[in-house]
Formats: sequence, C-alpha cells, structure tokens
Amino acid sequence: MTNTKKKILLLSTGGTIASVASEEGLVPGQSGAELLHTLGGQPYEITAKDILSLDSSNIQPEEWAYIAEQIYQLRRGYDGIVVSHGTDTMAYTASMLTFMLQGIDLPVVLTGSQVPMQAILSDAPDNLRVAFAAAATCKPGIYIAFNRQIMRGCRCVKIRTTGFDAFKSINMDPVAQVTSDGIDIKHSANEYVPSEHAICTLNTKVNPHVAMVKLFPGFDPAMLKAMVDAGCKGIVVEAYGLGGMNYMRRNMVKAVGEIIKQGIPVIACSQCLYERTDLTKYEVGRAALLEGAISGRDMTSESAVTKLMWALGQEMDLEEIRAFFNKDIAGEVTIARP
Ligand SMILES: NC(=O)C[C@H](N)C(=O)O
Repeated sequence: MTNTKKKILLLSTGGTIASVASEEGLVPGQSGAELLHTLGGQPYEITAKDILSLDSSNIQPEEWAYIAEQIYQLRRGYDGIVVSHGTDTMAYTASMLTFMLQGIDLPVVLTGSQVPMQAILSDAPDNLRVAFAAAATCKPGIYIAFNRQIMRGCRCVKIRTTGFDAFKSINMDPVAQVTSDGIDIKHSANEYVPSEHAICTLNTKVNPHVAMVKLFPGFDPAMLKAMVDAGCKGIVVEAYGLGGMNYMRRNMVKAVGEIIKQGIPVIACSQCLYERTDLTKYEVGRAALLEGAISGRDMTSESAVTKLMWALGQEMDLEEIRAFFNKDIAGEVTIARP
C-alpha cells in the first residue's frame, strides 16, 4: 500500500510555544520533537528539526537569512513546512521570508502561541494543528496561522500582548479559516499570489541600516538627519492618517526632502493600522510627495521596513527602490486602486 500521508517539515526556532520556566523567566527549552509529542498523533508524516532556540525578540536579519536558507535547502520532498516561532517578531520574519524566498513553491506556515505548549490550557496545540493543516492544503506562499485563521504572512501585525487573537491580517481578509464545525479549512480566492519567479529563489542579502520613525507632535526633524549622519540608508516614517507630515515650526517635510536629495529613500506609511496611505489628498501629504516621499500604500510597517531592507540589500538606488515599492512582490501591497 502506498503512503498517501502529506509530508510536513516542522522547523522549530523557539518562542513561547517552546518555552519553559526558569529563574530568569520564560525561556525557549523544548524541541520540535517534544512539541509533537505533546500534540499527539496527526494525520501527516511530520519530521521535526530544531534550527534555533530563541525568544523571537532576539531574531534579527542574521536569523532571517538562516531560516530562509533552511527552508530553501530542506524543502524538497515535503508538501509543506511549519515554522514554530515566537510571536513578538513573527510578522517581521514572515514579511522578510516573503522577500527572501520569492516564488516559494510550497506552503510555509509560521505559528507560535501566547502560552507555552507545556501549560494545560495553552493555545499552542490548536495553533500547531491549524498550521499543519494549512501546510498540507494551502497554495505555495508564506503564511501565519494563529487562532484558527491562516493569514498572508506579509499582511500580518501582532496586535495583542497576551490575547489568543494575537494577529490580524491588515487590509486583506485571512486567506483561509477553520470551518465552524472544526472539520476542515475553508480557503478563499486571495490565497494565491502569482509570482514573477517561475522558480523559487533564495536571496538573503539585506541592509539593516534603516530606521522606522513614528511621528508625534513635537518630533524634532533634526533627529531624522542625525540618523542619516549615523549611517542610516533608508527610513520608514509612520506618518499621520493618510500620510501627512508637519511643515509648521518643525519642518518634517523639508527634512524628508533633504534626506531624499542625498539619495536616501523615505517611505511614508500610516500610524493607522487599517486602510491605505494616500499622499495626494491633503496638503500635508502632497508636500511630502513633492519632496519625493514614497507611499507605503496599504502595506504594514513590518512589510515596508523589511521590503526596504531587502531592496537596499540588492543595492538598488533611490529610483529603483521607488519602482520596487510601486510593485507587488508577493501580495504585500495593493497597487491598483479599488
Ligand atoms: N508569545 C511569544 O512567543 C512571545 C515571546 N516573547 C517570543 O516572541 O518569543
């Protein structure tokens, strides 16, 4: 008899899901095999591999590159991959994997939990079960599975510190959900993102010399210039509302213009979680646009900053980065106006 079970690879990286109590507080301590043991039997053939054991607060560009390499090198022979990961920076990792692994040819599903797997009433078993089901049935792509929803990774934001409903898919419905009878997953049409890459490519070059600044009334634009003087090669500004920036008294618009004239890209995103940036509507947005600010449109800040790091890693110049931000690489941005 042939074995028809789907083959899934579990890559464990740490996070609360794998954490155990220590005198210093919760620390990752459980292996992927231990997570699987607690979870119990699954209708898949699952292989576990521990690649990191970190709280995700410690996951940085070096770890993104390593995770991407592991996915790229180990993916052959599997129907899908689940990456167990801390929740704190999961949305950043998912976004960056989207850019590092363009044209990914199997589903890669990140998941984690708010309560360790070891705790009796943890959310970990449910999240893992849904992640495995997603890895077995979703179209190729990078996803986050959490609290019964499967979301495009590059659209996700962590919105809760402790609640089980920790992730929201921003400006795009979840690509799939667990059905109310709990038997299946209901997939939606926006699960599939056509890729320019016919084959999966691994490109882990990033430039982490970027800054992300949340604007607030009273912010001194000289700070922005100080960042550039300190070696910053690109800035994401979380501006107000549709992307507006102040020019009165403290002239943020002028500072942005001066930085762009030095060839340094400035991406204008919104502090608002939902809906898009539109620099054309108000004078305070148009002024920034005239100075050369690049609109982040409906991207999350997590996606914008990782896209910028990746673009700078490819040594794109200002105009190439502008063109790159006008393109949808893997479902992270809506280019056409509704
Ligand atoms: N819920 C979690 O996983 C939080 C943890 N500090 C982490 O991100 O690794």
